[in-house]
Amino acid sequence: MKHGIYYSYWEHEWSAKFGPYVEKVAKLGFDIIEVAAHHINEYSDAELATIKQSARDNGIILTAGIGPSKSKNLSSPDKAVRDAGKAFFEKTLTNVAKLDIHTIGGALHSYWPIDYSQPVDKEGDRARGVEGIHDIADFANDLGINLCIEVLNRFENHVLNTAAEGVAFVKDVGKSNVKVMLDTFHMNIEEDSFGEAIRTAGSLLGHFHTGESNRRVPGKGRMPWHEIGAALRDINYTGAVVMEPFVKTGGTIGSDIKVWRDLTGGADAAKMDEDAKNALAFSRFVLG
Ligand SMILES: O=C(CO)[C@H](O)[C@H](O)[C@H](O)CO
Ligand SMILES: [Mn+2]
Repeated sequence: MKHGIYYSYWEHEWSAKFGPYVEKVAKLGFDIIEVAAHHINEYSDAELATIKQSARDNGIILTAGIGPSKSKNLSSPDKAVRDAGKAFFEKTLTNVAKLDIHTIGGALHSYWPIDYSQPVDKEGDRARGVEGIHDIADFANDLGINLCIEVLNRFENHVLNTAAEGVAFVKDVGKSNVKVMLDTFHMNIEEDSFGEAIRTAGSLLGHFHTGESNRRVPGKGRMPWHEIGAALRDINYTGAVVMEPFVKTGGTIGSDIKVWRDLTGGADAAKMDEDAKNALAFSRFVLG
């Protein structure tokens, strides 16, 4: 198992430059840095090449996360939006591959954050989402990229809320590089059992996000970590476990994630790093 952290822990904007985090997380002892792909198309080839080299030099693996915007929604009822989504993904995946990234996760099949002021058409969005992901899967596969479809809680998306729904979706897509992605924060709201949900995903589990029920770093709350670790071992999960803590208010990240109070406990930069380092030690111990 490889352990990582989403760089958004330290940032307020998805557009924040992620290059400097490669060295930072290496120093903290992580194997992986997850970066936001939202703005990767604004990076030059030279910048991407420098980051890729830095990852190689520091022994760090990169993974990518994304919440596609509403105008790039692969499951939109509007064909022009679906087409824009496909074009966006092709460009984004091409750039993601330049960083030697083999895993991208998030609500790839839909958009995020969701706009619930509109009526919900779960069935239609799901059907179009299956088709949309099917349509970009081979493009991703040719670049060596797995598309990991994140199961989110009901307040953030309507298409996939449980591991069982994620598995059915991925089976309908029927492409070997399209996998299920689970996140303990969302599971805590939707699943009857963490262990059962992980076993339901089984060999289709392609990516795993961790965090406490209030999105603090693993080890600071009441998530059933031993049950989660036992289930990951049961399914012989050898993929990435990326902690996705969100503890700071402010910026687009703060408002998208709905962080309305300081969850850092007034931590300064050094304490933020120390918390991440301790959470890594905890994760390696309980999850493997
Ligand atoms: O769990 C999540 C949202 O609650 C997601 O993993 C990411 O934050 C989102 O896709 C943006 O990258
Ligand atoms: Mn997540």
